[in-house]
Amino acid sequence: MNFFEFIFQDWRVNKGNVKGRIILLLFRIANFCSTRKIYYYIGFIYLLFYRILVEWFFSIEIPWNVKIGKNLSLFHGQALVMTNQVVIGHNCTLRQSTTIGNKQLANGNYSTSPIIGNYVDIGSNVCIIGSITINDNVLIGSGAIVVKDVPPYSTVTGNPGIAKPRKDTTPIV
Ligand SMILES: CC(C)(COP(=O)(O)OP(=O)(O)OC[C@H]1O[C@@H](n2cnc3c(N)ncnc32)[C@H](O)[C@@H]1OP(=O)(O)O)[C@@H](O)C(=O)NCCC(=O)NCCS
Ligand SMILES: CC(=O)OC[C@H](N)C(=O)O
Repeated sequence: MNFFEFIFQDWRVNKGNVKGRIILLLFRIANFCSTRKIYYYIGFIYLLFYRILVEWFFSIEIPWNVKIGKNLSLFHGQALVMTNQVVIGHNCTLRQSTTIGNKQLANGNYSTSPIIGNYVDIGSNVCIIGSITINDNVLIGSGAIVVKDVPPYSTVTGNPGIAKPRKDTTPIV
């Protein structure tokens, strides 16, 4: 993927969603810098700009070095927080007021962060916490608190989130 393909990889799926497009374009440029050492040094000022603009002004914490696959949809971009250990596959959807992160363990260390597969559609006001894996083609309902692994083709709702097989097993697009 060349530079332009890399930074515009979410453009099409966020059609009509100007804020999502801008935030993801800014993220992909920062992400490009973080994954290529030479750009990391040249891009240091850009990374500062990215953090201040996206975190402080847009209230979105997508760390510049987090791994996210292509075609991320970012709806209603506000109050979204994730750690830099999170991994998100391709063709996923994120919405407002969502946290994806780790937890402190009894021994004082921190767990790893969630690994999220492909075609995972995450509703609004969701928390996904801990060393867990969300498999492919999963719907996470609005307000769910997800603290356990989720099998593929499931819908998760509630607190604590309960995963049930999806009735409609056509892949999420
Ligand atoms: C979870 C979700 C994907 C399920 O959609 P669906 O397959 O059409 O499910 P239904 O509406 O038929 O509901 C099925 C059951 O789940 C329950 N349910 C649906 N969404 C729920 C949610 N978010 N939390 C808890 N229970 C939920 C329903 O009450 C129903 O329960 P019942 O079987 O006891 O009657 C959807 O409701 C959802 O939350 N999507 C997220 C959308 C979102 O974030 N919108 C905000 C946009 S900004
Ligand atoms: C607030 C709302 O209902 O937004 C709808 C939007 N298409 C979404 O799924 O996020």
